[in-house]
Amino acid sequence: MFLRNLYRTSVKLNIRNYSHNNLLKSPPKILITGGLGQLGVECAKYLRKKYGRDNVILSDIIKPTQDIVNDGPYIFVDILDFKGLQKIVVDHRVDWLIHFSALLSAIGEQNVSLAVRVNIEGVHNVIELAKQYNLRIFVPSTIGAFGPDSPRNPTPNITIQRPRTIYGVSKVHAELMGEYYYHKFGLDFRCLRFPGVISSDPPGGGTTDYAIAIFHEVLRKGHYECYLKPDTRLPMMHVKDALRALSEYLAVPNENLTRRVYNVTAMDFTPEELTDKMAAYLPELKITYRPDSRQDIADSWPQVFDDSEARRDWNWKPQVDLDELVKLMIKEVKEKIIANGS
Ligand SMILES: NC(=O)c1ccc[n+]([C@@H]2O[C@H](COP(=O)([O-])OP(=O)(O)OC[C@H]3O[C@@H](n4cnc5c(N)ncnc54)[C@H](O)[C@@H]3O)[C@@H](O)[C@H]2O)c1
Ligand SMILES: C[C@@H](O)[C@H](N)C(=O)O
Repeated sequence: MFLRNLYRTSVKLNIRNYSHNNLLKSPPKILITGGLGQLGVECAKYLRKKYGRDNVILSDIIKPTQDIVNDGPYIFVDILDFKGLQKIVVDHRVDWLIHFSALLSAIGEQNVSLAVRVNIEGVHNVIELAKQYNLRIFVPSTIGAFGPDSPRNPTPNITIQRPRTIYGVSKVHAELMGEYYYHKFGLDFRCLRFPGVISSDPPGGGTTDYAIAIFHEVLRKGHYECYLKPDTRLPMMHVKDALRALSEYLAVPNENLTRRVYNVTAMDFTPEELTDKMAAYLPELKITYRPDSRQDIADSWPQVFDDSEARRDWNWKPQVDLDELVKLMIKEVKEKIIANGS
């Protein structure tokens, strides 16, 4: 009896939300979890311009700055609190969920049990939530979802994965859970595998962070000690392209998609190649190299990422190349340093 009622409610919910999501006349109401990290804050700014300030709700477990509070709705919610998440979705009539809560690759290796909880249990919660309320759900994956057995140059959309970090393992799990829920329940799961995303905001503890830290350190002190070897090639993307990819992909009609998980990228470079480009603006810069445990992670990741399937299916095309990225980062990091007074 209970099961029959549950089934009826779920069918009713699905029918109501199916038509709701497919005939949306007003902008979607979007919830971003883990929203105070490197991507979330910028993502909220980007989507608020497109869908309206109050239609994008940021959430996280950290105390927001006054600027964040002034910019639009912010709600505390722990990704491990399923009921808390349910309440937000119901109270705010959420349509789309963007799930950013995670421990990144380097920090995840330092706290594996927390990474398992946040990255794996957190994904279980949001996927189940999205199924229950028929939300369109975006979960980012990463170049870190590949491992030493994967072809590295280039790394195609479908290939051997078998990552060696808990971060990578949790991302493969997220990709497979999302695809399973899509096939089994028709969940509108969408996932992009991002390369290292570069912005002037502080990164969350990843392996690609050097490509952000180098700008901050060189502009402040003239010197940077890099934890990767000079010839370590990794795929990268400026945050402008990452958010445009996310926003464009979320808006693509389901019938145009041949996959739920797509590689996207914009460029690839080594620390040495990045430094050479920076030297054109900052000829005095000094870079030294002292590889640490992040080198092993980088050595297991793609060097060149093949995003031809995203280009084919929904016309993905990056706009920011390495020259433009260096120009943008020098300008943006300088502005941040001046604004923060240090
Ligand atoms: N930044 C990149 O280069 C990059 C590349 C590929 C994929 N991604 C993915 O994009 C997403 C966002 O990345 P980011 O760089 O903004 O990460 P980040 O580390 O800067 O932000 C993650 C956020 O998750 C929050 N969080 C941690 N535990 C939580 C919990 N229990 N409940 C709720 N929130 C919690 C943190 O407070 C933080 O604000 C992640 O899933 C990451 O794997 C990022
Ligand atoms: C690549 C990405 O997933 C993240 N910046 C990390 O290095 O962990």
